[in-house]
Amino acid sequence: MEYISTRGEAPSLGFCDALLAGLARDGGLYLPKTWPKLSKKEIKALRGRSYQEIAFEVLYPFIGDEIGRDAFKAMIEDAYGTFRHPAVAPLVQTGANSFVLELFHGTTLAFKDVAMQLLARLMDHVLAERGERATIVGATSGDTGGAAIDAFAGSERTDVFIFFPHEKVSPVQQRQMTTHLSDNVHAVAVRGNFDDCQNLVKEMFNDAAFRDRLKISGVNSINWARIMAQVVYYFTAALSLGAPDRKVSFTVPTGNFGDIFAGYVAKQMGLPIDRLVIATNDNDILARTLKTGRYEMKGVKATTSPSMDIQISSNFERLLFEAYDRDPAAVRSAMADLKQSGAFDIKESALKAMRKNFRAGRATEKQVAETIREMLSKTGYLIDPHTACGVLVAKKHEKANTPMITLATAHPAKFPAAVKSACGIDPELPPWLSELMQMEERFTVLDAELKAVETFVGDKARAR
Ligand SMILES: Cc1ncc(COP(=O)(O)O)c(C=O)c1O
Ligand SMILES: N[C@@H](CCOP(=O)(O)O)C(=O)O
Repeated sequence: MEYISTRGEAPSLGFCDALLAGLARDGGLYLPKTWPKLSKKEIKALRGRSYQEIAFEVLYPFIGDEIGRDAFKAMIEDAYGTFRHPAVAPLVQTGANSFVLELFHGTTLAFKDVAMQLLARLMDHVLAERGERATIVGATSGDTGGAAIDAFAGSERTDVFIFFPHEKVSPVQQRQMTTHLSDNVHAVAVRGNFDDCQNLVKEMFNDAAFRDRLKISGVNSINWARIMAQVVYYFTAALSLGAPDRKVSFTVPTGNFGDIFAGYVAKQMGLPIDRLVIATNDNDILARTLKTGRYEMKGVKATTSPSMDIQISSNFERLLFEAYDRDPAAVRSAMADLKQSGAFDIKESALKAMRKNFRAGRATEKQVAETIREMLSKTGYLIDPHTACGVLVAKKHEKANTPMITLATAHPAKFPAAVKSACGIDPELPPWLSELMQMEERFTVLDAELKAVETFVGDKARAR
């Protein structure tokens, strides 16, 4: 499989090189040159099979023969062996035609574990085969960081630096990043917001000398392998509700557009998905864009779903590339406008292509709290604020006879204050995290300045 950049000015790469590259050298994002397809018959044959078996069949076409089948199967078994639910991502029915896909049974209680556990094993495998080390830099609004630190802690071949917005993540999220003792992981609180953290990470990638010296790699969803691993649960969920003989719809709480883009990929591969619904919180840049055709930054507001407090939505670039019929010049021009003026306009034909695949809606803070309360009183099921954004928006896009699946992206215990204030229940952390809030923290606070950040990383990283 060949991977190309959305900006068309970086060399195309094979899977393993794209995996280690993270961001393309022209600032773009890698994606496959063509979408691998599964026929209806092939999809049907996945029915009744385990998450791990489906993962192999869905993901191996993206890897080609760069990694042996048995080695990849072993990575999948190992990665999903860390999950606390035998189904990995179970479906829960919450209404006549409504379902919630629980993606929080991994070690750090958010959907990020699904991809990160596999990504860590893939990277270690490729680095070991090549006898190399890497310096991983990542930005987080709360969940990617914990998942990455957990998945890579103790890895012999990587040093991991995670940048999170100082005082803007939940206490549980922060401690999942700051209480690890492994020498190869570093949590850094940045005086700024998530977009500042993400910009710093992209600037480190774009500093060619720094990137080459420290062998910089990334674990955010700019890395194609993150998106790829997230495609699997669209298949498992749809299959258990009758696909490919029946269409299903998905609503996805969205920030960086990675998770929902994985749904788009599943659809390109042949999974019969009817609606893909983007759910945002008050930071509704994606919902506004779909409505108006103008992507326009207006500042970020802190909400009870902090992981979605994002306005530079990285993977929207992958969608732009697709919507412009894979014209990299159109993507370059949009990204240049965004950098220069904080906005860009989408051509009518591209907007039409986007609207064909996606719908969108927003949940206000008041609606998020009401949705948590209502779900609990009607079904006895407790949801976190991110999932609540999804559940609220899903309701507006449900269609008779088509199951609507909302992705439950985090466990309610990650956001106890918001959940308690909404419904009075203080969700408990699972037993393996029961000591988390008493453990000693270890992190560094830095200004949102490239020089300070590069100096910090340069002093601590061991890859040369
Ligand atoms: C709990 C939770 N829900 C939803 C999202 C949004 O996912 P994405 O950024 O892939 O759109 C995130 C962070 O990314 C998250 O941590
Ligand atoms: N919400 C994310 C933000 C980073 O997203 P990613 O999917 O690009 O890693 C988080 O929780 O960190």
